[in-house]
Amino acid sequence: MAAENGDDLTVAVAQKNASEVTEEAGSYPKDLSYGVYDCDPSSVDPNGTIISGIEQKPRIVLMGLRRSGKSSIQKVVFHKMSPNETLFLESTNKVVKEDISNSSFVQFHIWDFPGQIDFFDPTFDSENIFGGCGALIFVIDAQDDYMEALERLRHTVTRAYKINPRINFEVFIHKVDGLSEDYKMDTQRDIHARATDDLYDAGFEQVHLSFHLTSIYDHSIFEAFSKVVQKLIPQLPTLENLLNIFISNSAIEKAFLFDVVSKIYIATDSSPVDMQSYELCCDMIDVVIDVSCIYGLMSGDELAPAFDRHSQASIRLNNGTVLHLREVNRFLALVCILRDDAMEKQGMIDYNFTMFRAGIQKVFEVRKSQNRKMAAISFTNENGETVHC
Ligand SMILES: Nc1nc2c(ncn2[C@@H]2O[C@H](COP(=O)(O)OP(=O)(O)OP(=O)(O)O)[C@@H](O)[C@H]2O)c(=O)[nH]1
Repeated sequence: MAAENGDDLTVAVAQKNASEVTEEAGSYPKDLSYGVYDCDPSSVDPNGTIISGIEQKPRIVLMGLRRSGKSSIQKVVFHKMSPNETLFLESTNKVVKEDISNSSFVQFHIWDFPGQIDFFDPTFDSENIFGGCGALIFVIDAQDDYMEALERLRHTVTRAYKINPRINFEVFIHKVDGLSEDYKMDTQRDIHARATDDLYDAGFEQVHLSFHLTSIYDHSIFEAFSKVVQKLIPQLPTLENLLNIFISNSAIEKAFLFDVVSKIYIATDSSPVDMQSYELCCDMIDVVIDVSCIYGLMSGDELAPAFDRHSQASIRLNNGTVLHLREVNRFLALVCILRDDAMEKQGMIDYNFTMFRAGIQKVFEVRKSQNRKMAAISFTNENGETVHC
């Protein structure tokens, strides 16, 4: 098997015991897509949190001109549609609302607005739409003339900000697969400068816009979406802290906590993320899911999941690096990058991983019970010392 970068891969372990599925471990949903959900816009608080029912989910709104790529982004990231299939997507002519509920952490509503939406239409209830919004993603087609898009961006942001100043404004400079490296950077600089100047001129210099270069034809869209989603996860600092402690005590170089279905990483340790590592880890998830689906149903039980809490895998690259994946719960996987020789202390890694998983479980429990107290957990470091946190 050959990796994208030419490295030889050996799938060393892909072990599972289908008969030992526990309720806690659960299973991956058979249908890996997500249900369509209509929510009542009146049941949202000003922070973008939906307050009706038991769940409190922030809302992400996708806006931009027609054909900028909004529906394609949603289909590729959350419905596993192949990028080429988006060529046949029809234009959206009404607001499409979806409930993304694939894990306890990655839970939000996403609303895809048609490009031709008219803010002055009396049926467009901006108070409710922006009032309950956690993040507004504005998609700009970088392969097209973007002057009209910038005008629309200014208009959208100023209107939304007046209603809800707590919205995170995210600009996706999209379809950059068609641009050369230099042109990509020039376009980003130009859009950044014009968009911020426009806001300044309109008296909104305090508004912060985040810019992401994206394409559905590579991992950039998943990376950008990860960053958008992370800003909506209140437990992010706790998760990062757990990851930092885990990797520093286990001789691991980098670790991502992935939402397996969407391949959004909901947290990583505090060392910088490089795109190649992220891509390798995404590819690893694909390999493990595929191998588990093909060979995982050893018990002959059709209903047994192909991937459960006993699943784990290591992929050894020929550059002395190992990718190690462990399942954290039914929706989350931890994917680590470490040196070959660090795998010699697999017992320590396994122990620390058990502690890490227990920590994550407690974060879930705290969230469920709204109990702010979190019990202590302890890791073991390379010298065999116990580290409490
Ligand atoms: N090259 C390239 N094309 C893309 C990308 N994303 C989307 N497209 C194409 O852009 C076209 C429009 O995509 P849509 O997702 O329908 O755009 P939309 O913004 O939802 O359009 P409306 O529903 O009319 O508002 C489709 O042909 C997609 O295949 C991308 O990253 N790169």
